Amino acid sequence: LFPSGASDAVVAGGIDLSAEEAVTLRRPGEKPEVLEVDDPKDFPAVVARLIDREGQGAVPVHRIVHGGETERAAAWLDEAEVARLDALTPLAPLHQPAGLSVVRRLSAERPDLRQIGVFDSAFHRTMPAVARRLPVAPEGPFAGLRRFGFHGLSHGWVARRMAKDAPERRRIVSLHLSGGSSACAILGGRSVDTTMGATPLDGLMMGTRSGAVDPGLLLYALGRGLGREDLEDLLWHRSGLKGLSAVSSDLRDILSEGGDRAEAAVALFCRRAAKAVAEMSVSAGGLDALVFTGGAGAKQPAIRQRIVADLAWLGLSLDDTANGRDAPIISAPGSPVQIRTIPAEEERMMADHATALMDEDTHAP
Ligand SMILES: Nc1ncnc2c1ncn2[C@@H]1O[C@H](COP(=O)(O)OP(=O)(O)O)[C@@H](O)[C@H]1O
Ligand SMILES: CC(=O)OP(=O)(O)O
Ligand SMILES: [Mg+2]
Repeated sequence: LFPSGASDAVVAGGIDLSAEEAVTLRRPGEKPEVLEVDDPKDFPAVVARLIDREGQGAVPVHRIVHGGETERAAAWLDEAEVARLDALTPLAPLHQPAGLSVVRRLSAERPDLRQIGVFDSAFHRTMPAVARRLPVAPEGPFAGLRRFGFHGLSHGWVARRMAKDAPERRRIVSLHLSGGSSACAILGGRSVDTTMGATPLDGLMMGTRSGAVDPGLLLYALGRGLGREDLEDLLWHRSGLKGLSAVSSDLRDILSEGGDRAEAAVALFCRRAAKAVAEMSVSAGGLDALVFTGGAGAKQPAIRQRIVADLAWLGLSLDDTANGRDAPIISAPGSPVQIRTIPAEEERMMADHATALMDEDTHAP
């Protein structure tokens, strides 16, 4: 939330909209305030009242996962922009409708409210053509499609922090491990490759998403009569850690449950993450630093330990004590590749991009 139009706009707080039974307001350094919503129908009204309460000209800023072809990091969400973003729904069915539905319902509740969307794909606009391209003929059913990449607010924060704290480390792999997971190759502060592609289903194994699968499997499933909706449900909601472990999509639950299936799920999750670090190092032209971010990346020493163990051949090694307490620098002193944890600050990046857009607006002729 921001007082609009001022260059000294500050984040007053963030509203967590992940569950419609409650609205949670977070302010930096304060205990979250939770407002119960009795009926999901009332949800936009509760959010709108909260925005009104925060003062004149507060602007809601939304993370919109797929920004499509725009070069912008943020945009005002007028009707035309919402329609443009809505057309990207087939490429991000888990995220795009959820994000846009809140925008629309808030608009219906407060028609004069101006809202901003910040794009999770935008950080990857610097990817070179070779990283954008799909290995399919550009004519035919995939015409106009390319790789985009997501989690850009998180990887962008890593790039920014590293530029400040370790500017000599130019070739970085950022590993965002959370509900969704991706790795990003950062060179000189810019994204040059990432594991998510045209959709946030590509790349690493995730909480409920498969990540990249053998494309022959999809043909196999179609051949056995599986419908599009069932296939979509299977790959987005019932695969990954959840599908493999049959326990949960959450690494904490899986690690505490234990057992063969849980172990198999964690082993594959970590192996695929380690392989992605090697893959992204190719695109960065080497590796000066590996950064762990996202809920699991920043807070799960055991997961980091397994991933780094797979990269020992590259010389990577951890300081176990530093790793055990999620320290900012967790590599052993002799490790040629510095290894770090950086907690994700997606809301802060959203605030910065939104502020830049509001400033532009203020200074427009
Ligand atoms: N404080 C924590 N300690 C250990 N693991 C955590 C913590 N917070 C989140 N995780 C792990 O991170 C994953 C969820 O990622 P997170 O970034 O919190 O969520 P989201 O994907 O919704 O942004 C889960 O596997 C969970 O086990
Ligand atoms: C882009 C994406 O996958 O986001 P999340 O991790 O929040 O699902
Ligand atoms: Mg997240």
